[in-house]
Amino acid sequence: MAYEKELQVGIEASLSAAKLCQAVRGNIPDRIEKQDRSPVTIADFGSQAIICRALAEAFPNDPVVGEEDATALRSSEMSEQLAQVTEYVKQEIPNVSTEDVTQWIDHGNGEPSQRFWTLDPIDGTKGFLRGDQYAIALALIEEGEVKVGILACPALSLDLAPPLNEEGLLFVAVRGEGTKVRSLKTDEFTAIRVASPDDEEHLRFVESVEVAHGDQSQQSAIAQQAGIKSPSLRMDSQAKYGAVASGAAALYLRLPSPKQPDYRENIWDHAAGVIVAEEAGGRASDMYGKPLDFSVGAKLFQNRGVVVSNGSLHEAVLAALNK
Ligand SMILES: Nc1ncnc2c1ncn2[C@@H]1O[C@H](COP(=O)(O)O)[C@@H](O)[C@H]1OP(=O)(O)O
Ligand SMILES: [Mg+2]
Ligand SMILES: [Mg+2]
Ligand SMILES: [Mg+2]
Repeated sequence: MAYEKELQVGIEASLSAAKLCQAVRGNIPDRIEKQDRSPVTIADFGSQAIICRALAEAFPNDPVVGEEDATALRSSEMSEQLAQVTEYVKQEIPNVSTEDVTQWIDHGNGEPSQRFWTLDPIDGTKGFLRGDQYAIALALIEEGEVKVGILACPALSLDLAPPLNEEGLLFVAVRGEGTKVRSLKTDEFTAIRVASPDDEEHLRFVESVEVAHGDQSQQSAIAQQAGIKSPSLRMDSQAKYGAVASGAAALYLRLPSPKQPDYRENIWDHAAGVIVAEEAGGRASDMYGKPLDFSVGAKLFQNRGVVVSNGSLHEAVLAALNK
């Protein structure tokens, strides 16, 4: 199997980060506001610290392009939060100092290069704070192509055969080798496939819970034109990619919000999810049918909107979008 060491290190670190996130969520943490006014929590920081530490140790030459950074956390106004992050990280890694934690977090300030990792330590922070879905999303990118995706969804369970019906799922994909899933609690993997074209029961679509993250009225209209009759399943985070990859839904739509026409998607919000869906037999593109281009920096500057399907539905969706 390819990328064995990457998988072993990435999976172990993601499981440890998932444990930290669930421990923090035991008593819903404060919402900290970032400069762009989006929320972050002590769990986002702790998760990034744990995963960056593991990657720095195992792959010292690989840059990590992560969402968070420790600048604000180092300031005196946030010393209490930094102490809390450090306490939670200590439950996973003994004997760490606040300085270790901030240094590990800042290891995620790398730049995209020929080979690099991209990390969203909590994807769907708003879902995390609401008690809904969130994910820990890690991907390895080489020559602009996603090669490995590791997607932990600690609160997800799907109305499908075991292990998908258990709460807490880990999706793993390697380019050319398929997608598999396991429960966070057991270490046995099962291969998964997208919904087949004749699966009427799962002919439905997923979209964000957050109205501001897309264009829900257009998303509904397009899904209907593509032959989907049931209402959407609303879900936070890249868990939506897991829903398509395992056949719980046939389509994920994320169309540009009319209120934020210039929004560009971050690579860490999609890389792991895209390979999980593609390797399960699905297809991912932007709203014009262009493949998502992970070779142009930390954002998907060459793409607008995201369409992820079981493959068979894709052309009908693109046709509806480009009418
Ligand atoms: N204004 C926005 N438009 C689109 N996506 C956003 C916006 N703000 C944050 N996000 C990102 O959307 C993703 C989750 O949203 P959704 O549940 O809608 O799919 C997250 O990656 C979130 O980042 P974050 O990792 O900070 O939570
Ligand atoms: Mg965020
Ligand atoms: Mg995100
Ligand atoms: Mg995030």
